[in-house]
Amino acid sequence: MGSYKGEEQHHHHHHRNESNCVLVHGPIIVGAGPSGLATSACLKQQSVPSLILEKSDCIASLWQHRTYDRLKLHLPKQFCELPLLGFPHNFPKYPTKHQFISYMETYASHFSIKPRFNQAVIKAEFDHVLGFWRVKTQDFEYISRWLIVATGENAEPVIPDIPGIDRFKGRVVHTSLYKSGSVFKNQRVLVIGCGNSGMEVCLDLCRFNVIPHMVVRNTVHVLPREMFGFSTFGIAMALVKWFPLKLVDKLLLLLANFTLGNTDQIGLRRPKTGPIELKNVTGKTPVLDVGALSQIKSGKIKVVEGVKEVTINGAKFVDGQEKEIDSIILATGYKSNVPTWLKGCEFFTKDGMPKSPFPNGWKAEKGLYTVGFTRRGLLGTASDAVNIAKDIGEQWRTIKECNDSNFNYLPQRNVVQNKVKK
Ligand SMILES: Cc1cc2nc3c(=O)[nH]c(=O)nc-3n(C[C@H](O)[C@H](O)[C@H](O)COP(=O)(O)OP(=O)(O)OC[C@H]3O[C@@H](n4cnc5c(N)ncnc54)[C@H](O)[C@@H]3O)c2cc1C
Ligand SMILES: NC(=O)C1=CN([C@@H]2O[C@H](COP(=O)(O)OP(=O)(O)OC[C@H]3O[C@@H](n4cnc5c(N)ncnc54)[C@H](OP(=O)(O)O)[C@@H]3O)[C@@H](O)[C@H]2O)C=CC1
Ligand SMILES: O=C(O)C(=O)Cc1c[nH]c2ccccc12
Repeated sequence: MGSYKGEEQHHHHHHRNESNCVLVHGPIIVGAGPSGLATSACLKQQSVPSLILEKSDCIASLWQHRTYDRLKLHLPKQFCELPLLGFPHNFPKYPTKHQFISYMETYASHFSIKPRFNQAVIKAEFDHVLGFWRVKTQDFEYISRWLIVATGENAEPVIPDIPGIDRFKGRVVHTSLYKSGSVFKNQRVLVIGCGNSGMEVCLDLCRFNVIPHMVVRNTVHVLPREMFGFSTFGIAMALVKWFPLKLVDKLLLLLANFTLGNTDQIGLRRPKTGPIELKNVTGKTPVLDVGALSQIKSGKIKVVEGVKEVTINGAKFVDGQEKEIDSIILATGYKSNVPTWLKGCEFFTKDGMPKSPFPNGWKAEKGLYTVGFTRRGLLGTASDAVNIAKDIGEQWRTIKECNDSNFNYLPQRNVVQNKVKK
């Protein structure tokens, strides 16, 4: 291989012409969340430069701007580490949201990752003539051979169409905008949805003299966060290495019933399918209880059936009950936004998730990759990031060898740059 110096100097130098076209040296990564940062770090370790485009004004914007104050990781920190640099040793077993953000900041600065902020990708398309991806933001068009989708499974809130909700006079907020129950002090609050967000928002509201009513329209698995001092997630991970999934699920449910009691009696019916199997098949995360359950048992959180209709100042439920309420919190989950901006690509479902299931969803065709769409949280992100960096690293070295031996040719980026017209 030839000299490396020239390349090094270009790591943060992308070529821009007058028509707002930026030729990116290395892959384009969309999103500066944990997935984008992890991939950029792993690429850097392979000596591959990259450019992150981020629509928000900071890294890990989901964690900084769209989560509630009292959020902590549900899984022990060893299951939420990104590759190459772990959590600080003095962090507790379940780091707070602020500790997680500080870890992300440290991670980005350790690998000198400098995303371009306030760049919302509005369209990305493969140019078959050039053989490159064209990635448009509101300001520029970025061009690269590789495009890495890191916009996350939680890019947009799910806002269900509930009859009458437009007429409602009170406040309606999605959990992505909920910070603390202080704004709802002494109010009658309806929380729609009973995933981890719904449960934890209800628990938070209890601290502010609210008796939240939580809508549970369906079945749900609730597991204790820990059993006998071990994290339930850790126990499950260890058991599936040795036993069939269905057996592990049976065991988990046995232990959960032992520590939590029968949840059916408090309106939380369990699905027929076990918690891990359900997670693998549908992506539905079991609730890891951090205190909501005991509030339900003591009547401080009320479980109600599905909403039929929202009125001016209340709600009607499918069982015929009617209630006056002051505010509604939508704990109805999140969705990918990939279909809104990635065009002409068969790799994603209409919901914006890769069609191939884990662990094979990270590589599409024509230099397209995805990181963080595994439904396996940050562990899935770590796995994808390592795979992508290895794969692109090999291609990068091949191209470099070509360029180094054929010194009669211009470096590839210049050839392309001259062809780009707008
Ligand atoms: C409340 C909550 C708690 C969670 N807790 C855990 C946990 O304890 N453990 C765990 O493993 N996982 C947890 N998760 C899952 C979560 O998905 C991961 O923690 C992690 O944030 C995923 O990282 P990501 O980079 O894939 O996505 P994100 O963190 O969502 O980052 C994606 C980034 O892409 C940007 N973006 C989106 N669209 C565009 C666009 N068009 N152009 C440019 N930029 C764009 C966004 O602004 C964002 O910064 C939690 C999720 C939520 C909602
Ligand atoms: N500390 C942590 O680690 C935390 C992690 N998270 C993670 O973030 C992700 C998102 O969680 P979350 O925000 O809870 O979203 P989820 O998708 O897990 O849950 C959404 C909930 O809303 C319900 N719902 C959706 N639409 C309606 C409707 N029209 N009427 C009534 N109910 C409805 C769903 O019910 P149904 O099943 O019937 O569709 C479900 O109970 C998960 O992976 C979760 O684990 C979240 C909070 C804390
Ligand atoms: O919080 C998420 O989004 C995750 O995917 C991580 C996670 C939390 N609880 C779980 C239970 C089973 C598998 C993953 C998770």
